[in-house]
Amino acid sequence: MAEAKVLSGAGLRGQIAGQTSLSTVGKEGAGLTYRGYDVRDLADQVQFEEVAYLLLYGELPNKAQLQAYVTKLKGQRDLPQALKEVLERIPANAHPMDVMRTGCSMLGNLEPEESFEQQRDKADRLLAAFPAIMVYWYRFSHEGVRIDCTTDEDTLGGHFLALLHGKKPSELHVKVMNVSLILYAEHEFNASTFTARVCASTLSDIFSCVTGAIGSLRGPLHGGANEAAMDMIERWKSPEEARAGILGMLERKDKIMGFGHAIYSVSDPRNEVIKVWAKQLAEEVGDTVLYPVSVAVDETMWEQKKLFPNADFYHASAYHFMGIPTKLFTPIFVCSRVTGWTAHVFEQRANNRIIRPSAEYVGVEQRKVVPLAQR
Ligand SMILES: CC(=O)SCCNC(=O)CCNC(=O)[C@H](O)C(C)(C)COP(=O)(O)OP(=O)(O)OC[C@H]1O[C@@H](n2cnc3c(N)ncnc32)[C@H](O)[C@@H]1OP(=O)(O)O
Ligand SMILES: O=C([O-])CC(=O)C(=O)O
Repeated sequence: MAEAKVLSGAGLRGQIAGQTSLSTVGKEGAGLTYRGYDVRDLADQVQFEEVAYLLLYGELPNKAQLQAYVTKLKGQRDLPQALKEVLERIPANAHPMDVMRTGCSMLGNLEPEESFEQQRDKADRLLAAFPAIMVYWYRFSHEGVRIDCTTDEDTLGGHFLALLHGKKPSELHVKVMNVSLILYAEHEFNASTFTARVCASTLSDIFSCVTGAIGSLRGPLHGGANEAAMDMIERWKSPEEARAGILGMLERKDKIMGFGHAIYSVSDPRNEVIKVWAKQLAEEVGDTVLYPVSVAVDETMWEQKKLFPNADFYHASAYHFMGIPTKLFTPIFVCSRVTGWTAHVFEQRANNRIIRPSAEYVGVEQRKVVPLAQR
């Protein structure tokens, strides 16, 4: 039995930086709940739009509320022409998270949040528009196609796949996207959410909060790990090669992307869910390499370091099996986490004091300025 994780030291680890009623992370071992619901039950039983509603409006919707919410989101998927023109100017070799950041910021110029009373509508608008922001840029810059940003798909995951592949997605793929978006929706005071809350605490607008959060999510120690994990596992052609590769990386003290967690000590509850779907997708596409390689990495990491896969690791192969380009992995995280970020912005605004911690000064003692000519 692994010991409980020591939550202290650098990185503000273990320090209570505020209150939330949105989620609990790692309480009593390995759990994750959204407003009291186990994330595994949500992933099993509801659709992502219900989770978005739960986070943004406070309770799971009833049938009529869900229908109205889905209709609202579907009606807000298209992008203003000025935003499409900006996206067309971003080069194909740009980082897609930079595209998301610019897309969010530009939307904030075109449709600004003029008062906090608009916060829910602005959150819904971002949620509805992000798949098109990502895919409009991707397909224009990579395929020279100007896509129609609207689809008939009811779910955000189905809508994203339809925009990306230009055809109706399979039921299985819609289901997996739904599960994935639920798993990524909310996670307490992670780095990107904390960024959003710091920004909100200055009474800034919601687009600034989300734009900043995207910048924090971009890094490989946070959301960027799903992409980095994919780059790593596709290098290996067999479980044996993967095992040898991991041993070499550990020897060199490399970080293995998609493993470990700042809060969880023995497992990430989201991993067991997405791992099952990654396996099912592997069977669907007849994969005999990537999934076995992923399992070999997983087993070697536990055996060598007692480190476990976090939410990102099996997302890499799951997305790959659905034909999603690796560079779009982290932007999908944005499409989901925007619910958690904006719900935290509402919460911060409802009980706000500017977030302003203190620093321990470790610089030189006070001294006199030497005139330029004498330096
Ligand atoms: C959805 C998400 O954002 S989940 C996180 C996604 N990020 C990743 O997958 C990146 C890889 N993982 C990591 O870098 C880290 O595990 C983090 C950033 C997630 C957490 O960082 P920390 O809380 O500082 O890690 P922690 O204190 O548990 O590290 C303990 C030891 O394990 C090592 N370790 C932790 N994760 C890894 C890893 N993935 N690979 C190799 N070694 C690791 C650390 O280097 C540290 O070793 P040391 O004591 O010799 O310095
Ligand atoms: O909580 C964290 O530090 C990172 C994480 O897993 C998430 O944001 O989903």
